[in-house]
Amino acid sequence: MSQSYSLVNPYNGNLLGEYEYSTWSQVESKLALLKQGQKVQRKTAAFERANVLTKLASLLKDNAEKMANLITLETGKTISDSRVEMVRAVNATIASAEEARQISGESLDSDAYASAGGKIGVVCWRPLGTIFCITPFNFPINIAIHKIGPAYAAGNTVLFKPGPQNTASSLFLVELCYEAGIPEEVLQFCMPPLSDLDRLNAHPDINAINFTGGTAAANAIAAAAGYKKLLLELGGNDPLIIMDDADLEAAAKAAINHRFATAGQRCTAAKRLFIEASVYDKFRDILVEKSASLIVGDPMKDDTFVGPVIHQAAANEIRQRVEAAIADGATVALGHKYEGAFVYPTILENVRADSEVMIEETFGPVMPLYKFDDVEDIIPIINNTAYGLQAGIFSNNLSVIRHLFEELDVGTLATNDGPGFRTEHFPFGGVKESGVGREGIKYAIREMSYTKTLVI
Ligand SMILES: NC(=O)c1ccc[n+]([C@@H]2O[C@H](COP(=O)([O-])OP(=O)(O)OC[C@H]3O[C@@H](n4cnc5c(N)ncnc54)[C@H](O)[C@@H]3O)[C@@H](O)[C@H]2O)c1
Ligand SMILES: O=CCS(=O)(=O)O
Repeated sequence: MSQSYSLVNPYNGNLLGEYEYSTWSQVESKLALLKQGQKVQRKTAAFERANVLTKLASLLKDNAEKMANLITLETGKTISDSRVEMVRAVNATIASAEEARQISGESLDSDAYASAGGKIGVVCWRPLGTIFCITPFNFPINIAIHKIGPAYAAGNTVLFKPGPQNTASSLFLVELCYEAGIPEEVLQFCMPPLSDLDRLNAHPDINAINFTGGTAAANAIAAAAGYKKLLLELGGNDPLIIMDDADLEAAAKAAINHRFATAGQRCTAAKRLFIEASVYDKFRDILVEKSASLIVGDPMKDDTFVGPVIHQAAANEIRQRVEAAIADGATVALGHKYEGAFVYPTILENVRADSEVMIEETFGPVMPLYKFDDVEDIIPIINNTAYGLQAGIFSNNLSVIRHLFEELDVGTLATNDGPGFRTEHFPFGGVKESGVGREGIKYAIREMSYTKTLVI
């Protein structure tokens, strides 16, 4: 007997649809089909996979507006943010098509060490098998492509499980993948209930788990997965640093785009701002003035900058985080206003370095400002968090940039840009509890492959 779930639009609470969870027998049948699909993939040439992915990119481009509307209905993300996501998803698919043609190893002469001379090692890359690809709610299509694209390019088969909130957009994506030429025995959608996920993560017919989401789910996956290869893209608590030589107008614009877009629901959002004391007041005034003019409202309207967060519970959690910071002595420069699932852009000052809003990930449009005199003083504060994803700095002082690049616990430091800088082919991922491994198409292909060496 299958269980059902219903989806509502976070903006207006309208029912979007009712769906059935996958039964366990359905999941096992999908896995058996995908195991057969590994033989299909072995007989598919790289150029054929590249051509299929090129076709998928074209289909995603042709259906971008329809898909962007689905994303906005499901997540409350503004239509302009959803359109940007679709441009990124097309680029990630094109990159997957191009990388599918470039998966090559190397040949090694064995005489580097006297005892093994006279042989040549031909190092090849081979697919791991069936990849369980699990995606979060906030970028349902681009993050799905960052998993399905490289997994398929590498010759794997894929069991795809989005967040329940993204059922409609994800089913449409799978439909487009089939239309592009990915066979059903190579890609399968599933939506098991939470109670079946431990059993699924442990399933012997899953060879690797490629997960993007929060720490709690990642811990459950790691506990169940055993020796499976894990690729984990998790949370972030990314800093944006404004030095005394910063272009303050550009820095304020980046801070707004990297914190308030997507209602702050990005792993790489600028979740903490560190501003050098001599420019603090001027930067704060520019930031508050620009932020106060942002339009908060219907995410389907082109001029809306901030829509609702994913649900009321998320809004409540964000409000509690702000109230805790205020209880610790923080003051409100803007916002601290809530309406249902809406959290208005909120800027906090006089935030203590050890308050939760500085140490934990706040997945909403909340921007704590921290004034500093010496850049050395903020390094331990920035690193005092379980996360280490990306960072941004506005400065042209190369020695400061190089010093922070070496000292900050992050996977990427973006200069004169926000921590949310990302382009689809760069390596993407963090350290500590921000995850394990790297996405970014070429890097993800390697994560979902293994080397096989022929010695002749
Ligand atoms: N690093 C990145 O690229 C990145 C990108 C987006 C979001 N995130 C992080 O994700 C979190 C927000 O997204 P979310 O609320 O969708 O995350 P979530 O962890 O609640 O859910 C993510 C996905 O995992 C599934 N899931 C939950 N428990 C599971 C289990 N035991 N086994 C298998 N799958 C399970 C969910 O159904 C969903 O599909 C934030 O922490 C954010 O920072 C990270
Ligand atoms: O939530 C993070 C995904 S991305 O926008 O950095 O790709």
